[in-house]
Amino acid sequence: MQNFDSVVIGAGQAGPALAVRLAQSGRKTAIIERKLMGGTCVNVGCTPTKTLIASARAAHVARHASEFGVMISGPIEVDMQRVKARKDAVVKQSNQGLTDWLKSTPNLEIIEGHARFESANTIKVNQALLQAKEIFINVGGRPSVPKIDGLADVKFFTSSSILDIDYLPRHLIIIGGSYIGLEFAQMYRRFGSQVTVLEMGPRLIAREDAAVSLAVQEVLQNEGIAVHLNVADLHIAKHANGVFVSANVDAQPIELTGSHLLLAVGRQPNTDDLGLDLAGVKSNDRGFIEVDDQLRTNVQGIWTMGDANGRGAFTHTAWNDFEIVAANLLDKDPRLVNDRIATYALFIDPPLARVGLTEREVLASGKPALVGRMSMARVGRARERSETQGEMSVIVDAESKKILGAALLGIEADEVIHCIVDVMTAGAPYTVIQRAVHIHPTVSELIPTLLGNLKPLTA
Ligand SMILES: Cc1cc2nc3c(=O)[nH]c(=O)nc-3n(C[C@H](O)[C@H](O)[C@H](O)COP(=O)(O)OP(=O)(O)OC[C@H]3O[C@@H](n4cnc5c(N)ncnc54)[C@H](O)[C@@H]3O)c2cc1C
Ligand SMILES: NC(=O)c1ccc[n+]([C@@H]2O[C@H](COP(=O)([O-])OP(=O)(O)OC[C@H]3O[C@@H](n4cnc5c(N)ncnc54)[C@H](O)[C@@H]3O)[C@@H](O)[C@H]2O)c1
Repeated sequence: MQNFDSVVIGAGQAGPALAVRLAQSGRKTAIIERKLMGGTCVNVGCTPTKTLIASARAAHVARHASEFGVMISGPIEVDMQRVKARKDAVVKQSNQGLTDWLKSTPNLEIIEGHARFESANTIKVNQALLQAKEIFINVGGRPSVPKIDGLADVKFFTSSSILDIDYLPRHLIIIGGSYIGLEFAQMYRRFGSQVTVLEMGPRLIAREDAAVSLAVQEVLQNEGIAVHLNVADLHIAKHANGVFVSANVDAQPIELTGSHLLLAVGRQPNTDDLGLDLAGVKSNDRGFIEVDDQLRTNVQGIWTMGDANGRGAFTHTAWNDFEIVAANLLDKDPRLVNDRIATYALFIDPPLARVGLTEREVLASGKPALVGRMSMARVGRARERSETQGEMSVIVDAESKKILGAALLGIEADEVIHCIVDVMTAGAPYTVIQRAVHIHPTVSELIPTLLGNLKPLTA
């Protein structure tokens, strides 16, 4: 039996930073990782996808260069081996940087292997038993693979395995029209694949307002991506050219043949093989571990951070979880997960950036609210760049003047949103942004103008 003060299970986005803080506080600490340092984000999530998206954008810009007076003679070709090599190099740099940081931290032991609870304070890894007063779960999640008729008979990719390929699928069929499906759809279309998205819901990215879903769908269709909604009765089978898919779309039968299939239908937490029952840790029916506002589980001395607690599904929420646990435990600085304002981006081009409530949620709340809308065609920066697709909208509480939410679909939206996030976090009224001087010519300079033209929000 090895004794530690603190053990972190999983080296995802929250675990490593917390392990370092715990070790620095004088606690004898161990971090256990069964696969790759940095977890999903670094190895099979944000970093590789955003690196590939950058290559795909380079191809897109090159194809449209003549619109800017830049003439490229000959066809634009994408060398998928070089695309993958570039992605691998960026991933390796992040993974290595993290590994070096952890290895160089005094008082911190890195243990490679699968961790499983034996009791509330005992963990088994590679036949060794570890005991600790404090245990922090940061096990993240993995792609869901639901039962779909015929799926077991064909080869298919998940968001992880598709990152290993160094060739171009002729026709990529993607099941699932949400964050993962849409980022890969545009990326592969720009690399040169034919792409078809099959979504069972009545619209893409169904958490968003209908107008936002529609605008995103138009962006993708404008690039030649085929989108089928209301897909039911999916059946998949092997085909000489790859994969055969049949389904009903709005009760009409469709049949497709693709060269490759990508499953992008959600993620599930890595909690089924953790021995939670032996520790007495409660999880819900989807496997997410239940936590309180400080991310403590029902068992004293056990916390859960990141995707596995179901309170966020992004790298920035996992990182914020680390900050919350560290602040409460190490800094005597009370911080609560409920104080977090939901914000995220969909990294298609142009990106969709979101913060706070949707219009649907505000209308359902019954609060009197105001909304400002602006087409990206009005934004000088967008016109100068010939990228005018999209619309920005911000919703404000009519009484308190506080911003309730925003949906920005347009170039630079993933950066611009932060001026709204910061004012919301400060609890300040929208008039603070309205009076700020923003730099010309940027997208952000139009946010005060957008807020200067608010109208009542109606259904
Ligand atoms: C394709 C894709 C793109 C994404 N893009 C973005 C993006 O652009 N922006 C964004 O904010 N988020 C993005 N995400 C989501 C983001 O990657 C996750 O929200 C984030 O990685 C969650 O971090 P985490 O700390 O909860 O766990 P993870 O990063 O999932 O890490 C958990 C770690 O725990 C290890 N582990 C699990 N079980 C055990 C065990 N029993 N013993 C030992 N180790 C174990 C795993 O091997 C893993 O290394 C993306 C996800 C995917 C799949
Ligand atoms: N930009 C980002 O921050 C980013 C990027 C990628 C992933 N992520 C994270 O990864 C998580 C998972 O993303 P995701 O897109 O896989 O999942 P998701 O849960 O957001 O969406 C899954 C989609 O698949 C559809 N679907 C499910 N079963 C289907 C079926 N049988 N046929 C057709 N459609 C089906 C659902 O209706 C839904 O639209 C996200 O919640 C997000 O947190 C974030």
